[in-house]
Amino acid sequence: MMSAREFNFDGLVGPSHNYAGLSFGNVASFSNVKSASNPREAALQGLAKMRELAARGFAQAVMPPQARPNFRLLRRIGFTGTDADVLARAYREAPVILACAYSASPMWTANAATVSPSADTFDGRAHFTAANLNNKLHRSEEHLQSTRTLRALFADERHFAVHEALPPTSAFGDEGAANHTRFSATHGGKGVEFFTYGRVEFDPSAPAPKKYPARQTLEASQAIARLHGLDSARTVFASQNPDVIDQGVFHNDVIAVGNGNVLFYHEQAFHDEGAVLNALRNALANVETDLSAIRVATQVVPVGDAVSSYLFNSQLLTKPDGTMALVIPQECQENRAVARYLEELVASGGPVDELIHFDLRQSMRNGGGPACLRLRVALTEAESAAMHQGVIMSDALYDTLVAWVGKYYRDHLEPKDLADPQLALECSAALEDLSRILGLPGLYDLT
Ligand SMILES: NCCC[C@H](NC(=O)CCC(=O)O)C(=O)O
Repeated sequence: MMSAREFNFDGLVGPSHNYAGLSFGNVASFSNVKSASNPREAALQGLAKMRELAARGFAQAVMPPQARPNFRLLRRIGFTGTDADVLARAYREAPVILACAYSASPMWTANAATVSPSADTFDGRAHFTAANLNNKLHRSEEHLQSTRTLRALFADERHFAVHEALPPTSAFGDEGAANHTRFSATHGGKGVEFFTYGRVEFDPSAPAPKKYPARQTLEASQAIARLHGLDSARTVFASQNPDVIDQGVFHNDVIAVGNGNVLFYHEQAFHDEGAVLNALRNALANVETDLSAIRVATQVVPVGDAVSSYLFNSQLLTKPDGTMALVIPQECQENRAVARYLEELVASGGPVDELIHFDLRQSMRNGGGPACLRLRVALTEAESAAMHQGVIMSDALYDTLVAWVGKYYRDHLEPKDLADPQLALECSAALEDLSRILGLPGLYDLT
């Protein structure tokens, strides 16, 4: 077994971060619609998390933002003329679509792709499939740049395979790693891959939410397991509980997180809790590992509190001594039930013995917590040496990126600002400079 480390690739928040209420079913996105955002603060909050986790010895990297506004989208739907003409007319006639074209949503890199480490795949390479995110217009073209970015970072085909997104239709609705968790005794050993879905396209009798959309289908999860060449004895598919999707759990990572042999979850997370635990235990037996389930009861933390605090949208990180830290948003400490629960959790003598909290308010107001902001990529030593090195977080890169943010980012953005042609110029200048900083000259197609 090769030794491996888990890298967390955090999304660097782009300069057009704003609150446009684009995600029906995501409570925070809906309740903060049209409030003013602070892109500079958002980027700095994300960078502070990256630096702190890197300083604590966790493998940390940065995933660059995407070019905004998405002129390709705007032109394809009939806005013509100069860039300034396109923006002015889109603002007048279709301000919500303009906001879609400007969304900084690629910051939530848990939705960029599904990743299977090389220990799990048929050909011994690490496999990535960009998520089509086709449930929401503003996210539906992210996969084009995500594929391009992943191919730039993981270019060596001896080690990596980057698949294009699944066909962009609702039957294959795919939200990436937000509905995927990997369990294993160590990051380098064979693991169990756990896929959760909200509905089944071709089985109308399967559970499905009534009020809010289910973004992930079973068909999509199965396609990814096939593409990555996973062993069916070590792959588990599970239905989310549709009732909690209807309470704002738009991704499974809002109500469960896994790491190592630990599943930290709310009792209402799954349609059939007992069956899920059994399936995971059986699959883990194939890699001689026992599941350690940390179950949170509704009586202790109601679903509404889990959604508003983002308790489960935490990062569960294995420390060098084998114990785990839980990386939480500060909202968890502001919620009485959650704060009390967390105190007991770390005192319980279980696997989680430390809390690390961050102020991620800017992202949280759009429904993105610590776990949404990162894509986990477990890499062997040879693989981490083969990936692009310019994105690995260090004090020097942190300082450079803080200065870069200071140079290009605004500290106030509201809906009317999206009509300002100057904002588009600022965004493209920022990204051009960023691709130089990260040593990725061809990263963007800025023509
Ligand atoms: N994993 C967290 C994803 C959050 C994301 N929010 C958004 O896109 C909100 C954008 C807005 O409303 O401006 C989503 O719902 O997919």
